[in-house]
Order: sequence, then C-alpha cells, then structure tokens
Amino acid sequence: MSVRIGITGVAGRMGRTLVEAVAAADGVTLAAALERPDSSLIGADAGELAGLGKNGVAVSGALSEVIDSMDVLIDFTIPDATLANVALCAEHGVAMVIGTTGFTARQQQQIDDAAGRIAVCKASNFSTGVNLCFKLLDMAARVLGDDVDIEIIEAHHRHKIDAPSGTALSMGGVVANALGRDLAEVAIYGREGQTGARERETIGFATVRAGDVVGDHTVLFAADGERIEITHKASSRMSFGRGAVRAARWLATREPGLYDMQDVLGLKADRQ
Ligand SMILES: NC(=O)C1=CN([C@@H]2O[C@H](COP(=O)(O)OP(=O)(O)OC[C@H]3O[C@@H](n4cnc5c(N)ncnc54)[C@H](OP(=O)(O)O)[C@@H]3O)[C@@H](O)[C@H]2O)C=CC1
Ligand SMILES: O=C(O)C1=N[C@H](C(=O)O)C[C@H](O)C1
Repeated sequence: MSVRIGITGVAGRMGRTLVEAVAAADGVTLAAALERPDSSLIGADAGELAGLGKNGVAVSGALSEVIDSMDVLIDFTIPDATLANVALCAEHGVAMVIGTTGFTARQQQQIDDAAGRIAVCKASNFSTGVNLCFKLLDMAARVLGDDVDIEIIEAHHRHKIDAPSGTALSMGGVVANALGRDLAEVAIYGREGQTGARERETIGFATVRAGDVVGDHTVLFAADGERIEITHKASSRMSFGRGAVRAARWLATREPGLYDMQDVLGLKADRQ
C-alpha cells in the first residue's frame, strides 16, 4: 500500500525539496500540495514548482478541502500555520510529520495535546547525520562531565527567521540532559560587554546568518589542554527531505503519540 502524503508550504525551500523527495521515494504518493490561501501559486502544478515537470497535483489553499485525500501531512512552514494544521489533522485522524522550528513552550503543548489523538513525528532536524550526532553528543557529555566548557555554534542562510536553530536547541537539550542540567537555567544566548568570566555549567549558543548556508552545527567541548568538536554540515536540503519522507512512511502505521526521528531510526531503546 502506498502512503498518501500531503505537503504544506510547498513553494518554500523545504516544500519544494519535499516534493522531490516524495517523487524519489518508494511506497509514497503525493496526494496534495498546499500553500497560503492568498498565494499567487494556488492552482499551479506542484511538480513544476519543484522543477520536476508536471505531476498533476495542483496547489491548494485550503487543507480542509484536501485533508481526506492523505494519510500523512508533512509540514515545514511557520509555527502559526503548523498549529492550525495540527488542529485540523487531529479532527480528521491524519498523522503529521512536523519539521517547523521556533515554537513557544505553549505552542509545543498544543502539539503534545494533539498527539493524544493522532500520530505526530516532530523533529528539529530530519537528517540521519544530525540524529547520529545527538547520540554522539550524549556520549561525549557523559564522558567529559563537568571538566569541559560547552558551546554550540550554528550557521544558516540569511532567510532563516528563528534563532538559535531548532537543531542547536535540541543539541543543547541533549548535553544538558546528559549532565543533569536544566537548559532553561544554564543557556546563554549570546554575549556582549562586561560579561564576567565563564561559569562552568553554562551552555553557550552562537548564531551566524549568512548567504546560502544550508545548516552547520558544531558542539565544542573545551577543557584545559584539549578540545573536542562534534560537527555536522548539511550541504543539501534533500538530507532533511529524505528523512521526513522516511518518517511519514514509518508514521502511517503508528498509534497516536508524539515521536521523533530517533524513533524512526530505531535509536531509542525503549520504543522498539
Ligand atoms: N526539521 C528539519 O529537518 C528542518 C526544519 N526546517 C524548518 O522548516 C521551516 C520552513 O523552512 P523553509 O522551507 O526554509 O522556509 P520557507 O520560508 O522557504 O518556506 C515556508 C513556506 O511555508 C509557507 N507558508 C506560510 N504560511 C503558510 C500557511 N498558512 N499555509 C501554507 N503555507 C504557508 C510560506 O509561504 P510564504 O513564503 O508565502 O509566507 C513558504 O512557502 C522552518 O521553521 C525551518 O526551521 C527547515 C529545514 C529542515
Ligand atoms: O531553517 C533551516 O534552514 C533549518 N532549520 C532547522 C533548524 O532550525 O534546526 C534544521 C536545519 O538546520 C535547517
């Protein structure tokens, strides 16, 4: 059985990549493509928009009109749009893959609540490499403990609207958790002026926005006399697109609940 997929934000950088990723994957069909209701692209062919040639799927401006044609909605848009889609998907029993970043704690709670009714796979980063890095970071933090200063540096393209990146925050969460620290208490989001000396337990974040950088992340563990850096560099959005489509296929047969890419890749021992 082919999993029927809807993609919203289809004219965006990730939306177009996702159309390409669905076309390249086995066991999935593009059932619907969505954009803002007021977009000039409503009615355009989604395949042409993605540079693949016509695929016969016209861009729609209303999820309510096409929702019953899909098993899973993939959403890489903006938080407000994603939340409106979460509510409709929960009503219609449609699973969701969520790649959007920049949610507030309150918005995240709304997603958690919806996951009581539908299967949701939400990840700040759908690439296999970044998810492997999460495991490496956990191991590094546990081994290095409180003997190192930890700093997280990320770089993205000039169009990115949220900072730090969702991935950087997830990486901070992984190392904080491994060290028994609360990220909300120890995170330092940038430094300026007379900051005073660094306190060991803090976790610093530095953000670069420039040009067309797809997504670079480095976590630096610095001790006296040696440094370890764990770095991931994405050079193509297909690394995220392929992962999101893999997650959609995996999600189609799951019970309601909140999952992430670690579940999809089998990296969580307790969910096998
Ligand atoms: N988890 C992961 O692996 C990854 C996550 N991301 C995240 O995905 C999100 C999107 O990134 P990116 O593709 O670069 O951003 P873009 O701005 O290129 O794309 C977002 C698209 O969503 C559209 N959109 C906005 N509101 C709506 C709406 N109500 N209904 C339908 N479409 C809507 C936008 O339209 P318009 O331009 O007209 O506003 C735009 O086409 C970001 O949060 C980013 O951080 C990105 C890459 C990987
Ligand atoms: O906006 C992007 O481009 C990306 N966003 C995600 C994030 O915020 O971590 C993932 C990836 O780094 C690209």
